[in-house]
Amino acid sequence: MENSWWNRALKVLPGGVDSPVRAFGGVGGVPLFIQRAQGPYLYADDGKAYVDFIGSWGPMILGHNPKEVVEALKEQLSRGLSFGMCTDIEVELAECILSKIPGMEKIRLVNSGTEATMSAIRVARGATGRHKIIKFRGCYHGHGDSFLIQAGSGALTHGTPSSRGVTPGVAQDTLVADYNHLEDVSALFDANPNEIAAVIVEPVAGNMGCVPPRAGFLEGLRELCTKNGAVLIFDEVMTGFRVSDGGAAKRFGVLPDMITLGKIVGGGMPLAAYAGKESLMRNVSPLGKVYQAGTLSGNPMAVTAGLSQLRALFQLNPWESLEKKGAFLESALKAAAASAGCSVQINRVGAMFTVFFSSLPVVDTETAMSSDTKRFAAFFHAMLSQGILFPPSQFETTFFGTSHTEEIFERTISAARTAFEKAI
Ligand SMILES: Cc1ncc(COP(=O)(O)O)c(C=O)c1O
Ligand SMILES: N[C@H](C=O)CCC(=O)O
Repeated sequence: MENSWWNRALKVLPGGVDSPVRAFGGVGGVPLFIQRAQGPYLYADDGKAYVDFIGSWGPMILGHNPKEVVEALKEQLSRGLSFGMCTDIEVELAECILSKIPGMEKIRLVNSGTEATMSAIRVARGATGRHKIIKFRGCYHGHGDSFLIQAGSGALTHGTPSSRGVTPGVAQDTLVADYNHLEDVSALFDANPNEIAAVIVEPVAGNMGCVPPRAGFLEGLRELCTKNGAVLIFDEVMTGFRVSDGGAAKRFGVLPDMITLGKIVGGGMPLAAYAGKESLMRNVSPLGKVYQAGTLSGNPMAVTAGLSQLRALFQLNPWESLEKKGAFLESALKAAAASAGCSVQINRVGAMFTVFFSSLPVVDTETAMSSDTKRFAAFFHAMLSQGILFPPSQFETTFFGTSHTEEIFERTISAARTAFEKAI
């Protein structure tokens, strides 16, 4: 044990990890160390195969190592890893994404969702000449300073929703509203006339667990932003190409001014993007005065992974079938919990869902936080011991994709029957 990978990791990486949510802090125990992955399975160094309901936190909608992506990457590998110059494939990826996301006219490729959201608010600030932004409690937009105020994801799991190291000067420009509470947003606009550059929102919240927008919430944000001259940014890093072929904007029929993308658009490689209307994106350097750059931006390997995954995805057109599979899984899990006498709420939008160990409907951060994290941990470990890996925190979203077959769902449901009994 002394020389286990986990012990070695603890000596050299803060908390043993390179991203907090991997540390199993919300559920206890030792994290898995993964050696390889294929389709819906992760193969760990304990010699076991786990059905993966994390999917690298969202990107792996076609399962691990889809042949289209692997073949394309092999081909690109033989040509070179990074050129730091323009490529035809980055143009193809930009065209491909813009043709699918309603209302977006120009796009810039970056390396992470964090970069995408930081850049999007810089553009909004540059374009409006205003400083303040509104974000929602429990939403996560990466680890840019402006967003680590009442943030979700690992920040919520590890009890540090507002990070140390963010200066009061930065923090004062981030105003916080409750998700699904339009009246909060309206009050913030009233209290800060002509000062708010942007409202940034996860159109389906996924970083306090999965919380869908209430009917009228996104529409209301659209109206308030238009009325007050603020830029509406949908952070679709999680929802982009997951909840529909045009993301949440298309699924809910509400057009933001800008969107951010990540995860699926990178096919498992570090790639993300921000996009917007021409009138906003013309502010981005070298056209305009908002500076944003990146040594590896548009990296050919990452672009190849993203483009080949997106092309395979559009060819397959799986969204209707993912919706049906999701509805089946949701109702089977609800039935399993009920027959075990285990009180849960299951929130789901398409192929993203969360089982909340709560007796109250979960509609915002307060209700998400009312979940019993001890019961969640018992459920998580009971599933893990049966070879099923759910995200190791109550406040993360569970993902599935096209490689999760009916047989895998049956196995998952049967494991959940036992797991719910251990989580009463
Ligand atoms: C909605 C959302 N926005 C932004 C991010 C940040 O992306 P990244 O982790 O690639 O920096 C994430 C996930 O981490 C996310 O879920
Ligand atoms: N919830 C996060 C992003 O969606 C999980 C990924 C991470 O921060 O490691």
